[in-house]
Amino acid sequence: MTSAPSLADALKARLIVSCQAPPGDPMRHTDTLVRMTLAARSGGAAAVRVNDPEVVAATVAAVDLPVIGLWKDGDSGVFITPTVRHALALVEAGAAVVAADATARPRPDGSTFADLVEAVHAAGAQVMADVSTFDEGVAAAGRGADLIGTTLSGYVPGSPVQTAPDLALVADLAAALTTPVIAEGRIATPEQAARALAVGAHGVVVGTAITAPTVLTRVFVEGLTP
Ligand SMILES: CC(=O)N[C@H](C=O)[C@@H](O)[C@H](O)[C@H](O)COP(=O)(O)O
Repeated sequence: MTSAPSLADALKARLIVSCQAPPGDPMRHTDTLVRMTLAARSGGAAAVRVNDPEVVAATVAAVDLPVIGLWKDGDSGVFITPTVRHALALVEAGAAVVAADATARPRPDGSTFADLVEAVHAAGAQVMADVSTFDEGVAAAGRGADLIGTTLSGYVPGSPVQTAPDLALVADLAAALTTPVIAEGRIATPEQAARALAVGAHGVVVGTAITAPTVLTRVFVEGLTP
């Protein structure tokens, strides 16, 4: 008898599409975001990454793919699933994986990342640690994270600000860890996604380049400005 593939197996060498829209964006509309996840599935994505428990629940109901849920609350400091309460709300909404900030910064409820991992595991889901540096990735793996994402490199002081994806961080973490490393952040072309796998990524998350028409339109408009 063959057992069902693990979540990590299902993500191996595959694309995860991040379907999110910032506050104020016309695409920030639950049904619209769910439609984007359905389009991602039609295009061959292995999983989707979505923000907010309401969108997680609607996506879980509509799309037969693993849902990586996060809850952005605020816009400074630790704001991606900042507390245990946020994490458990995502599990309650049906997320298979809870993505959470695993940087070294203090969390607003005084909890630790290890507390969040323990609570999410006890509730039956997995954790994707969003990190900005090598040391944070190693620490998150040591605290039991199931996936390590390079999501926050370039967005937290102490990590390199660049327009390209941080494939050096992907490579360094993949070489050091047995925990699967997911390349995420500023992957803008299929070639960059393939390169991420070539340097050791287990899977690749792409957001803006697929699901952000407002940003992509602006890039073209600015390209036409002399
Ligand atoms: C830094 C931060 O808040 N990143 C967020 C994390 O969920 C999203 O805004 C990004 O779109 C996502 O990481 C995918 O990255 P990109 O859109 O560059 O492909």
